[in-house]
Amino acid sequence: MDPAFPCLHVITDARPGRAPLAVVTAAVAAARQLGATDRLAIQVRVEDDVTDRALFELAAEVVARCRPAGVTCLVNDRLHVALAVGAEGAHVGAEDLPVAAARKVLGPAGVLGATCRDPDAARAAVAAGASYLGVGPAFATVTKPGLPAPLGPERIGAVARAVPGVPIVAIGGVTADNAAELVRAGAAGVAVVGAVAGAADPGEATARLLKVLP
Ligand SMILES: Cc1ncc(COP(=O)(O)OP(=O)(O)O)c(N)n1
Ligand SMILES: Cc1nc(C(=O)O)sc1CCOP(=O)(O)O
Ligand SMILES: [Mg+2]
Repeated sequence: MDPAFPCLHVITDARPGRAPLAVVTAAVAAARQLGATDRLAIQVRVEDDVTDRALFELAAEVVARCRPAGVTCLVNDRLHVALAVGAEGAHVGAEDLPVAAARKVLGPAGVLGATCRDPDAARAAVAAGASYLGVGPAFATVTKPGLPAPLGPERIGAVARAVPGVPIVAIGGVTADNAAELVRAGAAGVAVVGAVAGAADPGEATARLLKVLP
């Protein structure tokens, strides 16, 4: 597995009333303080009704904070915006471009994540060109409605075993208290929204997660 693959993916919460750029700034600063900027990725995620223009402006500001620090920036769903802002890559799921099409848009060097929930889907996503897999929901979450029942660590481990060497990023209800269990089960890292974006101190929350991850 690529040792440089970020083990902590902090996903922005850009819903009304949130402050995604303040959270990103704090997360990057916390990683820098720990000498761990290569272990952090910021995924720019907005609600579906947010315009491309608004996502572009937010993502450009995120890249401006990540690039100088050596933090990976990924854009959720919208490949054209990822390319337009010069992000390292993108993440796609069942409602987005199919993985093979996303890989075609992104090009061979881009980091492309795909959401999977079982071993067969994992093998198919990797064969189609995914660089890493987002696997969840690991545990119950209130951040995103309409998800299937939680997989739990064991079933996330089964997905990891299906695609040896491909980083598995566990997502859904992940906190600093349960992240290590997911890594023990086979995840290379975790992705979080609420644990950082919803924290009173997003920088401290980022540091706590980095300290329990490989
Ligand atoms: C790391 C990671 N894993 C899964 C997801 C979910 O992506 P997707 O299925 O496309 O759903 P939305 O995030 O678009 O609602 C993710 N974003 N990141
Ligand atoms: C965006 C997303 N996708 C999921 C999936 O399982 O596909 S779970 C999720 C939300 C994760 O938020 P939190 O860290 O606050 O639980
Ligand atoms: Mg999506």
